[in-house]
Amino acid sequence: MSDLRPPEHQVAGHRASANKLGPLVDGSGLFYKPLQAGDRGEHEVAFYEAFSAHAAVPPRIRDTFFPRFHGTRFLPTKAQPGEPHPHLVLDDLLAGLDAPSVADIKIGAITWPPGSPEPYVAKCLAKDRETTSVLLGFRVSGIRVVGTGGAVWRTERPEVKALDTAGVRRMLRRYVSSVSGEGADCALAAAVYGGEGGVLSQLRELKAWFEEQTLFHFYSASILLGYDANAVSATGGVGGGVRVKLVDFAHVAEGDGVIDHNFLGGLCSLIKFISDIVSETPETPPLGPS
Ligand SMILES: O=P(O)(O)O[C@@H]1[C@@H](OP(=O)(O)O)[C@H](OP(=O)(O)O)[C@H](O)[C@H](OP(=O)(O)O)[C@H]1OP(=O)(O)O
Ligand SMILES: Nc1ncnc2c1ncn2[C@@H]1O[C@H](COP(=O)(O)OP(=O)(O)O)[C@@H](O)[C@H]1O
Repeated sequence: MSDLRPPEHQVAGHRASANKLGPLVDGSGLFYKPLQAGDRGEHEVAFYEAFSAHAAVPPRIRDTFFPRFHGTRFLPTKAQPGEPHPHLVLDDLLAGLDAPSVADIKIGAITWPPGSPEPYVAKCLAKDRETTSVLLGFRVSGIRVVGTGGAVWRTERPEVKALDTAGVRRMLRRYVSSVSGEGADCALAAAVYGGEGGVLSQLRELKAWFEEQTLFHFYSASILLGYDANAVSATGGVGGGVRVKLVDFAHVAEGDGVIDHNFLGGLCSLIKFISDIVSETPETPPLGPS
């Protein structure tokens, strides 16, 4: 427990600091997310409890695309000395990856659940319009790429907030590029995005579920992509697999028998962007960073 620290690979969301709560890890394979203020934290716990036990959620979907939920735990934090704070205990989705390249993509043209207070709706709508959410049905919230020689390239908040359509395409290309700096050779596109078990095939499996499921509406949730940049082989495979997961359930609403067209639309749009990158990229054997 003394080893608690902010995750090195966090790419978006609230970050832990001397005066702010944020997620923590301790190297045990678990990820601790502080319960957020107001009813949000309790809402996220309630989602995980309902989702984990729901008989209508296919086990394959739950196990493949969602972090496992291990209950809640009070933990000490730097932001609130002497006042342990409750945290969701989740699987660390990047555990076991030597050099995680990570992308957080917030799905949906609308990021607030029905019934939200007007000031919150206004705040979210402004962000959805300023970013690509309204136009594309998703926005890139943050990316971290480990390149040749282990150099880490990552986005800064103001930069991702200002991305337009071309910028989003550039980021999705950069995520599968092995060069350092701003360039994008897409050398890893076939291995990470394409092929059996790649991002595209997983997103299509997730989409098939979203075409059916009417249990939950995932407002403001993100798709988290992860792969080990040190494990992309010359034959095109990725050791440890490519991870495609959903995170951030503070704004999930009841589905009430209606499909989540907001999430589904964004997912289709993301699939199209990624499949365009794969088809435009010649299948050259990737060289992982060394
Ligand atoms: O608190 P803020 O204003 O920094 O906004 C958070 C966003 O940071 P931003 O400044 O847009 O990069 C933050 O955005 P990122 O995840 O960093 O893209 C989230 O949208 C967060 O919402 P929630 O945790 O999903 O409810 C946002 O929190 P809420 O708007 O839900 O409070
Ligand atoms: N279970 C997890 N395992 C590993 N990293 C995670 C996990 N959940 C979230 N993250 C990381 O933390 C970031 C913020 O998580 P999120 O749940 O969206 O928090 P917030 O509600 O503050 O936006 C994500 O972009 C990702 O980098």
